[in-house]
Amino acid sequence: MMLSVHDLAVSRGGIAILERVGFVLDPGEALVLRGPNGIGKTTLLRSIAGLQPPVAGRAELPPEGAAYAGHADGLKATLSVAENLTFWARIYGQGDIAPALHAMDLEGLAERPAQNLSAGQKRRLGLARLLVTGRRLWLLDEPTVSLDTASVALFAAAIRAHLASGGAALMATHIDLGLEEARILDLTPFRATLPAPGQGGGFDEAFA
Ligand SMILES: Nc1ncnc2c1ncn2[C@@H]1O[C@H](COP(=O)(O)OP(=O)(O)OP(=O)(O)O)[C@@H](O)[C@H]1O
Repeated sequence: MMLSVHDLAVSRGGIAILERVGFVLDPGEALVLRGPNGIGKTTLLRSIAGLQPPVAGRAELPPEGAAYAGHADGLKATLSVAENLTFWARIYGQGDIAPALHAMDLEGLAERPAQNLSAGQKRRLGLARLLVTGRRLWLLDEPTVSLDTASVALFAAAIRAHLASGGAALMATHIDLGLEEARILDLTPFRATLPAPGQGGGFDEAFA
């Protein structure tokens, strides 16, 4: 088992968003979080990544933790593409950045400062970072934003290789990555139920 989520409830700005979320992710599996804008995909991923505490429940991750790729790419603007990857590879104790450069087609951009990359190129570098973490569990929030069709295909291939090597991926994405083996989890049934006005728990009733 790679990730086990039990009865998780998450909030944003003090308001409950999702509750009773539960699922298990095994090595080699991908799970796609679905649901309309604002349902709480980002919030759920951040909670599982340990970036914000859940309101209730728990998530069990591998002992080494997960690699999280959120909306911010976390790039060092003045460092080159290769230097950025080397920086992250050192942090995670990995050696060779060449496979990551190759996987996201960044070899020709290796010496370019990150600040001089296009939005899609930055995103490719952010995703290449996943490959130098050596982490088995990837948590991905809209990983394909800014990517063109060819880059989406590269990324899908990188995920597939990751799964084939025993990794797992949990991701929020609105686009079809062509990963037919991915499971889908629709978050709509987990939307937190807020008490309706005057139905108990509200200000009026409390002070009536
Ligand atoms: N800083 C904030 N304070 C309070 N509420 C917030 C804040 N940021 C976001 N929210 C609310 O939290 C809810 C969950 O947001 P979240 O970003 O997790 O949704 P999402 O499913 O990832 O959305 P999208 O598909 O648009 O990326 C939304 O209804 C949003 O309006």
